[in-house]
This record gives sequence, structure tokens and C-alpha cells, in this order.
Amino acid sequence: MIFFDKLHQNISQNQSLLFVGLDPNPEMMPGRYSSQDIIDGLWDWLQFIIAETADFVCAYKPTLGFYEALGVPGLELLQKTLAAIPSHIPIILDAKHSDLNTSTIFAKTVFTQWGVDAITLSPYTGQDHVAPFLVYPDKAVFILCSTSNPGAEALQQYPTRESPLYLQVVQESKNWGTPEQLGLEVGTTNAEVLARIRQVAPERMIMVRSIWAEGGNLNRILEVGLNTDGNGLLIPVPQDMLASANLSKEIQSLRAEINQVRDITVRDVASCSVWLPDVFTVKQHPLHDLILQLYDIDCIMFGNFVQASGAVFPYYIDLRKIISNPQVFNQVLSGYENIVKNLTFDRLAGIPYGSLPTATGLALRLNCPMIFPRKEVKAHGTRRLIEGNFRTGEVVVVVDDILISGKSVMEGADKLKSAGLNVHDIVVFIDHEQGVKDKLQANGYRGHAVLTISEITSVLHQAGRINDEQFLALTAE
Ligand SMILES: O=c1ccn([C@@H]2O[C@H](COP(=O)(O)O)[C@@H](O)[C@H]2O)c(=O)[nH]1
Repeated sequence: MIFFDKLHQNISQNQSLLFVGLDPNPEMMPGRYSSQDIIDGLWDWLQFIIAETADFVCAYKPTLGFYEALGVPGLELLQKTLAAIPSHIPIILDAKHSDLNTSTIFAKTVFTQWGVDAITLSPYTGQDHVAPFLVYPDKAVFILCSTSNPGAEALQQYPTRESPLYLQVVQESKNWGTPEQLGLEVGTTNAEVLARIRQVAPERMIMVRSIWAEGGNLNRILEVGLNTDGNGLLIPVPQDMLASANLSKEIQSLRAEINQVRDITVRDVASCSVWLPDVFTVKQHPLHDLILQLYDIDCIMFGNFVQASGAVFPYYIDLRKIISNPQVFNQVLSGYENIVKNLTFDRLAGIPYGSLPTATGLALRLNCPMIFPRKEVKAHGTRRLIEGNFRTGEVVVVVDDILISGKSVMEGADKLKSAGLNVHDIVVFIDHEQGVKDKLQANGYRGHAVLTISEITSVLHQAGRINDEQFLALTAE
């Protein structure tokens, strides 16, 4: 089971967004455990915490540093602690790992030997450092975006308050992994920091930290951090509560306080004035995350854009940008692949320039030969209209990015046909709809699209990326 499914199962089973830090910090150990050997005392305390909280939390978060600080006995204590956690409760190892050279071996150790479900990572070594943790499909990472440490302010708020580095980290890390793989860790005493992060990452699970310092404003944290379904936040049990002999009672009353706000959030959304078909709230689009990521890397832009035909559209889709983002590019290729693999053909052809990288990626994935019709024939060299080798009579599937009027893709397909090739199928990523597929059919081509513009619009609206006005303008288009 993937990490986030396991997490959500516990959230609903225990009706709790609370997680507990399982930290053997001798300084915080309650006095009632101090008469014995320090490791034994810590172990008794950790066992007590697990026993008192297992029915009321959604996850445990042991902090590696506290165990390491105790030396070899500490690492043994970690193994005992991991084994003592009921297997249905996910474990997020708080490691803040950020060493590039050891990330592959470290990921293997924590995920396969220690059996933890997720890990916290520092972002500064970038995607290369995170990637080795993401090759484990059922595990997840939480990227540290902000900390409440006053000493970090100078970095986190750099260069300006309007465009601070911590938001850049959120924006960038969203490109590293899908919401099923990557969540965010946000340590802050300031709910406005969380509000800004939630705005940039409405779809991500956010593990908040440090919210209890300076009195804490739980209601405001929940107000700005919860998703419309009353989820999306993992909330720490306050450290001083873990020292209490009444832990179980106290955690239940905190859980009730949080759930009250969750209920109100869900009720308010249910009575929202804009009506949307139920299907959007019940069943998520299978390419939901990809659509959001395409929007976040600016492939989908809203505004007034003049098309080749002279018509003005309220959006422009620039899929050429995907080549700069391997993670998104891979998902786009999978979308095409799901269609192309069911077709019968000899070669793939991409329409220059925008669709050449996509056709190349697909040709490599499917291990099939590729060609492409030139935009213009050169006056020198081979003067070929079609680049690549082929035999007349072969069947070619044409790949392009987006169908607006269908003119450019049909021009490309016609060039292939004029060279003696057969083209029956045209596969694009986005269909602008408005009857363009019928137009292809009238010209002898079957059109296939990974997504339609209305699917994209609905997902963006539902996720809060576009407002009601934009949504209504686009659906009326
Ligand atoms: O949002 C858009 C609109 C158009 N393009 C480019 O145009 C063609 C599709 O237009 P047709 O009218 O179907 O010829 C497409 O291949 C793009 O090159 C775009 O990228 N984004």
C-alpha cells in the first residue's frame, strides 16, 4: 500500500490528523522514568507514548538525530521503537537528510531495512538528492520548506517578502514528485506563512511543526491549512503533552478540538455558492496531478491569445516547456503511451518543432522507429521532406501537442502521405474540442487525445488554480 493511502486510512480510522514525535530526548523525559538507566527510561517512556496514542494518531515521527545522539544504544533503541509501532500506522522518519552522495544507500537502508514509510528531506541539494527516495513507489518524502527558527529568517525570506525563498522551495519541489509521493514540512509560528504555502500547493499534504510555540493559534492554522475536504494537514501533538501521565485523555480532547474545525470546514464547502457536478468532488480525474503540475510550470496560461487562425482564445497551452522538467515530461509521455500502445503501426512521426521531443521519447519507450516531416525543405544537403528512414506503404502514427483547428497536424500528415506513407491515427495531448476531431475524421484521420480542454479546466477550478470567473468563461468558450 502506498504511503498516502496508509496515512489516509489511519486518518479516517482514528479520525485524527495528529502525529506524534517519538523522540528519546533525555531533557524532555518525565521525572517518573529517571530512576533507571537512561536508555531503559527512554524506552519505557516511548512505549508508554505509543500505547497511549496509537488509537488517536495518524502517524508517528521518530527523529533520527535524537537516536543518533545516544550512540550505538540509541540506534538499537530506534530499531526497538520502529518495531513497537503497530504496523498499520505509518512512520515518517525525521532525518532532514540532505547528503547527495549517500542518498541512494540511505534511502535503501531506511525504506527496505528499517521499514519506515516516509522521510523528511532538506531541499538544498535539489532534485538529484530527492530522486533516490522516490524510486520506492510505496514510500514518500516530506520536503522541508520552512522552519520556525528565527535564525533561518534571513534565508527563508530572501530576497523579498513578496517572493521569498521558502515559496520558491515549495514551487520547485512540486516538480520533483507527485502529491502521492511528496508532501511538505512547514515549521512556523506564523499562520500567514502556512497560508501562502497552501495557496501555492493546494494539493499537497503539509506536515506542520512548531505551531504550539508562542501560544499557537490552532484555529487560524486549521483555517488556512486545511483542504476543502478537511484534510491535507498533519498536526504534531505538543511536546509537553507527551510528558503527561494523562496523555491518552489529553490527546483525545485535542483531537476533538481539531475535528470540530474540520467538520465546519467541510460543511462550509458543502454549502458553497458555486455549483459543480458531484463527479468532480467524488472522483478525482486520473491525470489530476499532472494537470496541476502542467499549470504550475506555466504550460497552461490564461489571458487573451491570438491563434494562427486569428481567433482570440482565453488560454494558451505551451507544451514545449515540458522538456525542461523530466518528471512532468515522463508523465506526459505515459499519457500518450497509453493510447499509442493500442494502435497498429510501423513508425511514429512527430510534428516539428513542438512534438519532436515527445515523439522521440515515445519512440524510445516503445522501441519503434521514428520519422518526421520537415516544416520546410532545405535548399541544400539532402533536401528531404521526411527525415529518417522509411518504406513506402508503411503505416505511421502522427504525434502532436494540441489540436485547435487541426490545420498544422493535418499538413504534417499530408506530407507523410505524399511520400507514400499511410496515416490513419493522430494522437495529441490536448483536444480543444469544438468539433476538431470530426474535422480530422472528415479528412480521413482518427483523432485521439490524452486530455480535453474541459477536463483541464474542471480540474484547475476544482483545485482552486482558476477562479469562478475564469472557469465560467472557459466553459462558455
Ligand atoms: O494553445 C495553443 C494553441 C496553438 N498551439 C500551436 O498551434 C498548433 C495547433 O493549432 P491548429 O490550429 O490545430 O493547427 C499546435 O500544434 C501548436 O503548435 C499551441 O501550442 N498552443
